Amino acid sequence: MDIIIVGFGAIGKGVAKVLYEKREYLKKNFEEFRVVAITDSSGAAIDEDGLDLLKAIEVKEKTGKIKNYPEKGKEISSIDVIRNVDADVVVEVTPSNLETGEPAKTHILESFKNKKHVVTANKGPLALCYRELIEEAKKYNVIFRHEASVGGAMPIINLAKETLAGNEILSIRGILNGTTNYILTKMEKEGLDFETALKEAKELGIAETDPTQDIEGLDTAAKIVILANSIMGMNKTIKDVKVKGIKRITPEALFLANKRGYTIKLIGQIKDGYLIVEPMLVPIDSPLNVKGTLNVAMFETDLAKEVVVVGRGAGPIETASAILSDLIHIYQATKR
Ligand SMILES: NC(=O)c1ccc[n+]([C@@H]2O[C@H](COP(=O)([O-])OP(=O)(O)OC[C@H]3O[C@@H](n4cnc5c(N)ncnc54)[C@H](O)[C@@H]3O)[C@@H](O)[C@H]2O)c1
Ligand SMILES: N[C@@H](CCO)C(=O)O
Ligand code: NA
Repeated sequence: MDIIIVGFGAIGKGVAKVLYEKREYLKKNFEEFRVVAITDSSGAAIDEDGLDLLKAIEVKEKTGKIKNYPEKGKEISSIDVIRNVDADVVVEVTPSNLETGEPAKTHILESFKNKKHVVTANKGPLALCYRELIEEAKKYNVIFRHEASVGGAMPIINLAKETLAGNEILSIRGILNGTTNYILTKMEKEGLDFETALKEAKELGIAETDPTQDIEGLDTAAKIVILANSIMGMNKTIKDVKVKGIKRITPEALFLANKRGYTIKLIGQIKDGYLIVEPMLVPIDSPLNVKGTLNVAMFETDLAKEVVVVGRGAGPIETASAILSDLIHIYQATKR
């Protein structure tokens, strides 16, 4: 199966690493998964027989520009690559823009028009025009998957659509941002100051390209919109979410909360049609009290009752795990 990776930052490189490490497993169980093009803001590397993924990662890490890939690198837009390079699937992992959804929205729609399936981790277009994307994928008869867009490696979207199929999901509440959970955990457990903890999160490759999206709760807001629309049958946008971030939370506030048997977490919640993101007091012994970059989601359903899922919500390899599962699903749905 031939893949184009659009966006070659933390996640794009994570996808390349995972496809390289799993190349024998994939060939044995499915077929060769080849990356025939990689793009970033500088241009692209293109090889219809499959790029050398370790070389692509090395070029990006050394020079910051994928167009410097020897012989196969060139200055060309992602749109032209999507239009002109023959491939089965586009993996869209450019920065999430929560105002316009671009450039990802155009990349995704152009992929559909060119009969390419899409796997994305990008929350922008999903939070702004979910219904339009679903309709367009149906119109061009292509598959559109986005498990990585909420909770990273934590199974949530496909779990609800597949394993909880037939259930009515009455409410969801959880921690859906790894960066803020990492910061709150470091402040609580090590008394680390906010800025140092944020710097560490950036170094781990878990923060957004614009980390204010994490800190101000907008990333979590985008994710509960995606959940509301994709697995609860709603039709919301990010403007429907009441959002507060964690800027006012200090190590002292966490210490005081602990003294009373609580911690403080940035909670996203969908209940009775209302979407809200704000720091909340959580009992120390609650299933919601997960640490570090972990995410957690508590479903209330009509048949399965309460269901709780926990997993790494961010990180290049962890997120690439969710992207790989969507790629395998596309292979099984189209190539078998
Ligand atoms: N980092 C995580 O743990 C994580 C987890 C889940 C989802 N995501 C989402 O995955 C996406 C990528 O995240 P990241 O951490 O890799 O970001 P990043 O900032 O590390 O990388 C973004 C990449 O996109 C490229 N890019 C920007 N504009 C482009 C364009 N027009 N055409 C092609 N490439 C372009 C940049 O050059 C860069 O290579 C974001 O939408 C993010 O919200 C990230
Ligand atoms: N910046 C996001 C990445 C995963 O969407 C987080 O910290 O959860
Ligand atoms: Na997920």
